[in-house]
Amino acid sequence: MSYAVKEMFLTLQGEGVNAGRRAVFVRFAGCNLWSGREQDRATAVCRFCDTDFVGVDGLGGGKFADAASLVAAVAGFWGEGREARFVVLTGGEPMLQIDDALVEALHDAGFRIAIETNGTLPVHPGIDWVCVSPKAGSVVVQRSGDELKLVWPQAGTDIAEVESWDFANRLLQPMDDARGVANIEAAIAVVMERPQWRLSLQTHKLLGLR
Ligand SMILES: C[S@@+](CC[C@H](N)C(=O)[O-])C[C@H]1O[C@@H](n2cnc3c(N)ncnc32)[C@H](O)[C@@H]1O
Ligand SMILES: Nc1nc2[nH]cc(C(=O)O)c2c(=O)[nH]1
Ligand code: SF4
Ligand SMILES: [Mg+2]
Repeated sequence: MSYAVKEMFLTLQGEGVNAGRRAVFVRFAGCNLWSGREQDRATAVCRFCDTDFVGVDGLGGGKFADAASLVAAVAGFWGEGREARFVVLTGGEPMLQIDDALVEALHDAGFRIAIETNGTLPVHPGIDWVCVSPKAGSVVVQRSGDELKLVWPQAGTDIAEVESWDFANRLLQPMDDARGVANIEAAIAVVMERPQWRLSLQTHKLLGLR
């Protein structure tokens, strides 16, 4: 299979339990909860997305003919050394494109594989770190994993229901929108009420990293 990748870059994971970890990010093009076009945002299932995932024209992006060529690019961004190789597959919605061949080729190259997914598709069983970020109004089928990262506040989310899912870590991530610090305060208030949850900040934005 071929893969459509918006962009690829080496940075620190900015969010969640792995925040601060050196990682190659692969941002797949396309999502099943929003077209990515601004004129469709108001009617999309997911309306708060902070990311451009349309097309393959970003830095390090492109159309990759097969898993081998995509993994060669990932390894090129990582550079020398096989110690602690870590790749984050995101998007857009990465589960629209991830397949056996890609997971196998990344593992053969020595990478631990993390995913950032909206959970509407079952995650590939070979993935080593599963982060699910549920979206109100969607049906989440992937209800287990390493990390549940709920963007907050989200009208229409029943936090008690989401809390019952089988995740090793539960994080609330303040929504980055015009409400600014009010969303951070709202997330902190929930964490103070429900200690099963922790705060996740988008540290790459605070630091000016990609
Ligand atoms: C751009 S999404 C791509 C992966 C996948 N489609 C998903 O939604 O999990 C990556 C992460 O950014 C989060 N995110 C997107 N827009 C955000 C915003 N405005 N504020 C905070 N987090 C946001 C998502 O919930 C997800 O955890
Ligand atoms: N540094 C950095 N960390 C991230 N964690 C999740 C991201 C994403 O967009 O999926 C992201 C991102 O875009 N950049
Ligand atoms: S599901 Fe993820 S990529 Fe898709 S629009 Fe929402 S935040 Fe963006
Ligand atoms: Mg991001």
